[in-house]
Amino acid sequence: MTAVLMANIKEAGYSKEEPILKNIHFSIARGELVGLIGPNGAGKSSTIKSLLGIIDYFDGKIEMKDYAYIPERPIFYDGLTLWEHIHFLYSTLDVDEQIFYSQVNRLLQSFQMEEAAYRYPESFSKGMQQKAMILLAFLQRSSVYIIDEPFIGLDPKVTKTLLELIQREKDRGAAILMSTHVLDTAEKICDRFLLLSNGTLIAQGTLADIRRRSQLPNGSLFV
Ligand SMILES: Nc1ncnc2c1ncn2[C@@H]1O[C@H](COP(=O)(O)OP(=O)(O)OP(=O)(O)O)[C@@H](O)[C@H]1O
Repeated sequence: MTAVLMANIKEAGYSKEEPILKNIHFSIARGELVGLIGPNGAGKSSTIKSLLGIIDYFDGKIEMKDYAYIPERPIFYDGLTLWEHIHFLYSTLDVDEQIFYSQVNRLLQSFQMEEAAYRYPESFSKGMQQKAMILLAFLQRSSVYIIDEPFIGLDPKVTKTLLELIQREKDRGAAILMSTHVLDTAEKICDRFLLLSNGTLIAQGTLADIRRRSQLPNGSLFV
């Protein structure tokens, strides 16, 4: 199996004096979808920030070629419409124009965003902003996707489209790390899980393995 994301986090956090994360070591292979789970405050977002190189203090090593990131809270450029975001993204990618824009049109259609694309994302509803972030990320056809809690706030149709997109990218060979609390959905699609607790990796495997092995009180993770 070829690992396309390798994470060796010795320590990381918001100050060197008080690291939040310790000893988080994992890798993700081509075509693998891995769920990052754990109770509130366990360190999922901090782990993602470490992968992205945007955490204040970091000691360790992260290896990945190119990645697309879908944040939990959408971020856009001020003063650019969604179409302008799309054109800008195209200008940064080395891809065939026709294939790129036919993909854009398909995604805008499945997300029912054709009209909205002429507007500024800051005027969108929360769900529409999430859809726009998902669309911009999946157009990138990256080798790694890092997705922070994608399911909260999406309607069932959009969730279905997102799951199809994830499956498509997985089939293409992308490695995907997805943090989530929505375990019933995640269980259906993830190949395996990483369980964080108190800033460290305490178990890996299927949800059933993790349930058996982890010492976490049932209610904190599995309801
Ligand atoms: N900007 C920050 N500055 C200082 N401490 C932080 C900061 N962000 C998070 N923390 C702390 O780091 C620890 C891990 O938080 P993190 O946000 O990574 O957890 P999480 O697993 O993503 O939680 P949740 O499920 O609630 O989103 C918590 O103790 C939190 O208080």
